[in-house]
Amino acid sequence: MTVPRALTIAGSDSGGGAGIQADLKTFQELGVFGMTAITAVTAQNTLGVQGVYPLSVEALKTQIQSIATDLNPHAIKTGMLFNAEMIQLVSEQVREYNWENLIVDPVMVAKGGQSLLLEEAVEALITSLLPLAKVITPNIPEAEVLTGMKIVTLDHKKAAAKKLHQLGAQHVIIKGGHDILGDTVSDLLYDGQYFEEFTGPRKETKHTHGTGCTYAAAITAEISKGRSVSEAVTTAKSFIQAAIEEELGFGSGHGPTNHWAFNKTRF
Ligand SMILES: Nc1ncnc2c1ncn2[C@@H]1O[C@H](COP(=O)(O)OP(=O)(O)OP(=O)(O)O)[C@@H](O)[C@H]1O
Ligand SMILES: Cc1ncc(CO)c(N)n1
Repeated sequence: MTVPRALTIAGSDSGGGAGIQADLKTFQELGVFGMTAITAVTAQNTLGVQGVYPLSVEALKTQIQSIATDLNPHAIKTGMLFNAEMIQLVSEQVREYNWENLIVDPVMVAKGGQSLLLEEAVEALITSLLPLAKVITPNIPEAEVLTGMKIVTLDHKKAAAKKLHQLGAQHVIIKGGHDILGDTVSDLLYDGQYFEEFTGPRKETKHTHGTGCTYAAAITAEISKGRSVSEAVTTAKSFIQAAIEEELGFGSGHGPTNHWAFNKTRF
């Protein structure tokens, strides 16, 4: 039996709800062996980001090399990439190792508004990494920055998804967590031909730290098993829905989601 293996290239969240920590917990819950290449160490809790300490480009390069030359990940996810040099490096390595199952979560700011990507790095993300992505998973503000379009209606979302596809991403998912408030939350998937909506009930909660990381990690885990993008998003939506609904409730700010919830029948 081949053990599905996934690599996350992202930042460490000391609070455990987002970043590398959310990715590994999600991979594990979905039966996927997780590996990591860390871009930056952040000091974070539910109240915000207290510090950002990027690693050197050399340190990132060697981590990815170590994994690529021995462990053969079946899918690769990127999260917080912090600066243009790291984006450039990751793009070069993705091409060098012929990694086709690349899931790009274009992380820009934390829930509290602190920057996790330098402004000058946005262009590198668009020109170098986006064309290599099998899937890109922006939230609404990220899709607005990447496309320069204002997104309010479903038609706006569709137009932005088309633009991101034209820029080179094979599949685009515009997440609805930041949508104008309604009873439901819808994520829109575009594969260059068809649109598909993934909709669930909106939970009234402040405990949404790391929802985007967890969702993209679940998509990555399912793709590492050979699932189609549409199948992977279906499972990921159920995973994040359970993780938000069964809230853990700790921390005085935006608390983490519950990575056990999807499999709770096991415990
Ligand atoms: N209140 C909510 N209730 C139910 N589902 C939600 C809620 N908020 C977000 N989601 C879902 O969580 C997933 C992540 O969406 P969201 O737009 O919050 O990502 P994000 O802003 O990148 O998250 P973060 O920056 O905190 O990591 C999507 O599948 C979205 O539909
Ligand atoms: C390290 C890290 N990556 C991503 C996010 C976005 O949720 C975060 N808060 N921290």
